[in-house]
Amino acid sequence: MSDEPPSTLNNMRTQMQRAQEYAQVTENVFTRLKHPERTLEVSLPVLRDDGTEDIFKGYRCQFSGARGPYKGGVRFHPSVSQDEVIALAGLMSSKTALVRLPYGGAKGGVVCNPKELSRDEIKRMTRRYMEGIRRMVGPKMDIPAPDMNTGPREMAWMMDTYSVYEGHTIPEVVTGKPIELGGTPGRIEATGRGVANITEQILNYYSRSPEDSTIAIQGFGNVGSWAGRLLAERGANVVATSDVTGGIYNPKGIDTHEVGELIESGGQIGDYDGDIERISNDELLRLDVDVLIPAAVSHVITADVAEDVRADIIVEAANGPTTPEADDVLAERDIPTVPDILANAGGVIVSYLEWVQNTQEYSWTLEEVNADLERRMTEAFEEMMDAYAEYETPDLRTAAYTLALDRQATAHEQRGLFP
Ligand SMILES: NC(=O)C1=CN([C@@H]2O[C@H](COP(=O)(O)OP(=O)(O)OC[C@H]3O[C@@H](n4cnc5c(N)ncnc54)[C@H](OP(=O)(O)O)[C@@H]3O)[C@@H](O)[C@H]2O)C=CC1
Ligand SMILES: O=C(O)CCC(=O)C(=O)O
Repeated sequence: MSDEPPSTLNNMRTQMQRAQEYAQVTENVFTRLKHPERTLEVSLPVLRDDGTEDIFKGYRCQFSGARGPYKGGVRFHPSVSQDEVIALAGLMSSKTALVRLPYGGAKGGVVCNPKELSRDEIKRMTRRYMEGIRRMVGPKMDIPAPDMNTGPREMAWMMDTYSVYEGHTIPEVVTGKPIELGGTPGRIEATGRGVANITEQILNYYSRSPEDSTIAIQGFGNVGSWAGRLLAERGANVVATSDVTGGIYNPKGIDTHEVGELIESGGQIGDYDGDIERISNDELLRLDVDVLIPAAVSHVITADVAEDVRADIIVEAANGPTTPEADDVLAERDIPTVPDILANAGGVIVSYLEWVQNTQEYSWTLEEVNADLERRMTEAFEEMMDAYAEYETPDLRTAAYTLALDRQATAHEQRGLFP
């Protein structure tokens, strides 16, 4: 079996389409919900350290604002495209609806390879990007946040650029900032913490526990590394992980804290010299483990890969890692897949908590933030499982999208956006 050429946008629309009949959303409403409201493309002239100038292409898509201000991360990656940014903005709209945040959905990105840019070049590019999109964003309008290859450093530069134009400091225009600039404790590890919460809940649902489980994680960046460390703290045995240079495997377990420190100090998985066997990313996806956690790029689990998956459960930490064709195979093979719009929602939940703290000019403790995150993830998981049982959807993704579509359609109707 082979898939269509990968289009994150087609995949996202197919996923929505599959939920339409359960959500009982009319054709007119559905047509509106699957199209973005607007997408901006910007050209970013960036001075290189050698005195030459390069033009980078950036995007910001605001997919849906019916449920509140647009919200979503910004990624710096060579694979960024308009199609991908629109799809990821659509995913954000469903994600915020599913976990009941008062937001719509957006996403941004710049086509670049940050590994080939110096810190100063990344800084100039980030500031140019915020200049390019600043008429579109704002603390009550659209609030960017981190995604692949962006973090507190880039958010600080974006916040500063926006504030310079406005004439005063506006922390709440972005989330995921450094703590000193109004960031919240807990945002860095929030997405991974949410993944750990959901992994534990789905294991419990099947009468299993982290202590009895082996885990393979594709990608050991922000999300993968924190998911790995926090799952290890919950007793799980993380046996494999990877980055773009390939993977490492030890059936007895790998030291997630040691590998995390290596990555945070600028190293790569390829540099790790612990007691491990080297494997490819493809082999990692096919390992015989209890839980497989894709935490890197989109559409890595194709129908072909799905045929070979030996994990009992998949938890999607990445956005869009599984194609619709692969979903069919996994459903047929009875391998439950917790969808991205729930599994990785911890990041946007804590972004929301950061934004709330900024707008109230009041800060919370790490314990308060983590407790709120765990509560929201747990409630959303339970709602998804209830919908799965009630609607008898073919898989968990369709149950999650059914709830998300219902809530978005209700917001459109209550606002009178449809005649
Ligand atoms: N950051 C957040 O808060 C959120 C992120 N997500 C999603 O989680 C995923 C990871 O994001 P994040 O952790 O922030 O990103 P990072 O850039 O911090 O990490 C990405 C990881 O994936 C690896 N990777 C990149 N390309 C490949 C590839 N082709 N094959 C295998 N591994 C690869 C990277 O390796 P290398 O470093 O070698 O390039 C790195 O280990 C994305 O899908 C993102 O959209 C979802 C919700 C929130
Ligand atoms: O923290 C946020 O606002 C958004 C994070 C994000 O981009 C995502 O959940 O995919």
